Amino acid sequence: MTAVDARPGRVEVHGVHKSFGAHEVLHGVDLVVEPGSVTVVLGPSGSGKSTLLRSINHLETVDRGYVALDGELVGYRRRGDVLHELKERELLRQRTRFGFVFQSFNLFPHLTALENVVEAPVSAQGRNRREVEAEARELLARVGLADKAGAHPRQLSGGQQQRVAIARALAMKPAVLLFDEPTSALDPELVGEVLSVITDLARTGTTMIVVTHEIGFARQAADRIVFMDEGRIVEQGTPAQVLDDPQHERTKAFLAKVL
Ligand SMILES: Nc1ncnc2c1ncn2[C@@H]1O[C@H](COP(=O)(O)OP(=O)(O)OP(=O)(O)O)[C@@H](O)[C@H]1O
Repeated sequence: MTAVDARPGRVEVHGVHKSFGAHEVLHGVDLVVEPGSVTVVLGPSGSGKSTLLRSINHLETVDRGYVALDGELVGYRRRGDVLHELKERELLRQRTRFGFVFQSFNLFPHLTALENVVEAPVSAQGRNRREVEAEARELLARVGLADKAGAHPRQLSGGQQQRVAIARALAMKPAVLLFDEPTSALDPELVGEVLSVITDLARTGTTMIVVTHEIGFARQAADRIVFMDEGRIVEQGTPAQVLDDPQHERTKAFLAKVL
């Protein structure tokens, strides 16, 4: 295995294969995400985008290849030439370096917005509750929800719930934020408010990998666009390169449908 770079928030995906049963979904994916950069993953339904994202923080165990974060293998420890899967506690510690924002916001219904944001840093990272609460209020303000700290999820719109979920992910001070179709469960009129929060974050130099079908967002926020098709990255580059001058037939066909 080659040595890996060790800058903060650098993700390296190397030769990753992943199958579900006999169905290989990722066929040897290589990807490097530089710290502070925003990578948007586009591609048709079923091309393996979510599986790639979930493989990056070891929600899926890959069959071959590896993922590294800041030079540290994700999900494994190396002893000599042998890889050992991390024990649950080590894996949880490592996973807190990734913030994950899902389609469905997955907030605890019995906790307020503030309590949802505070929960993980206190329980998983053992941080001081009062200190985390002060930070959580700032984060809620940052996503435009300063006045909703005491609200329960059922009192919030889908867009507001997703913004709480983003604040919750940020509260862990992750090295990398992963977004899996963060707006696809929202009513159309609520999509813009969530995308604008993510676009603002992108401008602050947060390392992000965003799986989305929102091409306008990709153009505005991405440093790099990665286009996946049938379990492979077939093309990647700047938004201008991939969206305005695609080279691969599959990218051209996909963009012709969605643009
Ligand atoms: N847990 C699983 N068990 C079995 N098959 C799975 C599982 N997760 C994903 N797949 C299959 O892997 C393939 C890729 O799925 P994936 O969700 O990664 O694609 P995607 O590009 O994110 O699609 P979409 O845009 O529709 O979300 C699909 O054929 C899907 O059915």
